[in-house]
Amino acid sequence: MSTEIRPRRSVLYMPGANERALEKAKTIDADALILDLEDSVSPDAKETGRANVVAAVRSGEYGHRELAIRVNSIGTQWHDDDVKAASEAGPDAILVPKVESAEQVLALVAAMEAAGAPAHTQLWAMIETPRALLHAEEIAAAHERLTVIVMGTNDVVNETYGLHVPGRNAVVLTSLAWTLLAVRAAGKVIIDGVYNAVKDPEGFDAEAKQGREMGFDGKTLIHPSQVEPANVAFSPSEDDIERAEGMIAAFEEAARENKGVATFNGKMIEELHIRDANRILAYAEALKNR
Ligand SMILES: CC(C)(COP(=O)(O)OP(=O)(O)OC[C@H]1O[C@@H](n2cnc3c(N)ncnc32)[C@H](O)[C@@H]1OP(=O)(O)O)[C@@H](O)C(=O)NCCC(=O)NCCSC(=O)C[C@H](O)C(=O)O
Ligand SMILES: [Mg+2]
Repeated sequence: MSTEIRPRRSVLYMPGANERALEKAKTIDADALILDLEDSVSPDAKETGRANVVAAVRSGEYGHRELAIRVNSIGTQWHDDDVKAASEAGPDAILVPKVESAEQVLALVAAMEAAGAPAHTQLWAMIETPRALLHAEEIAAAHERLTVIVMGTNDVVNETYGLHVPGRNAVVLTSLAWTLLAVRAAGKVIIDGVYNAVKDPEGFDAEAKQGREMGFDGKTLIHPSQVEPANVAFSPSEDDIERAEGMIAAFEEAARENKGVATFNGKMIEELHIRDANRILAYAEALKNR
């Protein structure tokens, strides 16, 4: 597992065929951008979209933002050409939707290598179908080049014939929790799904908070207005930082008295809480130095 802290609080999708959005993204404070060739690009715009996203990656004009190209899914008429073009362009990552097995992960890594993808280009995979959910553990652990799992909650709802409801339905929550366990067991990164109602900031905040509480590293987004709220939701707050520092100080004092347990603000703290406190401080430091 890599020890580098790479914030992925806000991961903004944009249609690869929308040149205005690709241009605008150069000034949006998202941690990562997903240049999409799949669902947001109509069949007759797939070739234009592919040329646009390759040019965007090659432009080198996106600063600190991590760049991923989302290719069309395995088995579609565009998939092979997308993977080849994306591998040659060398973004930070190639995101493959609807991955369903470890074998597919291995085949994708082989296709990237055959197309000459540079070493820095990671594989990201989406988990968004029932079959993928049932194979989440083997997918997440299939290869070290696969570093990030992205949830596709629209497809989960679609494929299970469910409904989008505030707070998310039980199947979506189960899918999120289940995949999060699989990804953490593999020591990798997991990003929550999108919130479709672009004009509902309160609903977005509630869903981002829910994702943060579950342990997601960040949220995928569909509109620039969702970036700042996601950055806030997935950053340690001033209170979090103060609490982490207080816990470390209290634990150090207890350790000087040869105690392995202490209290801070009336709550028990042990070594494991200090690991979490250190993780929060390291993350806050990484954000400051970004
Ligand atoms: C959702 C949208 C179609 C809304 O578009 P629109 O009504 O045009 O938005 P605005 O007029 O409010 O836009 C204001 C300006 O911001 C730019 N913009 C809009 N969206 C983006 C974006 N995503 N990235 C960058 N810039 C963006 C507009 O160009 C305007 O700029 P300007 O004119 O200069 O002021 C639209 O937001 C959109 O297309 N969003 C992305 C949709 C997308 O990528 N969908 C696919 C990914 S989601 C998915 O597939 C889910 C997953 O697989 C699952 O299963 O869940
Ligand atoms: Mg999807």
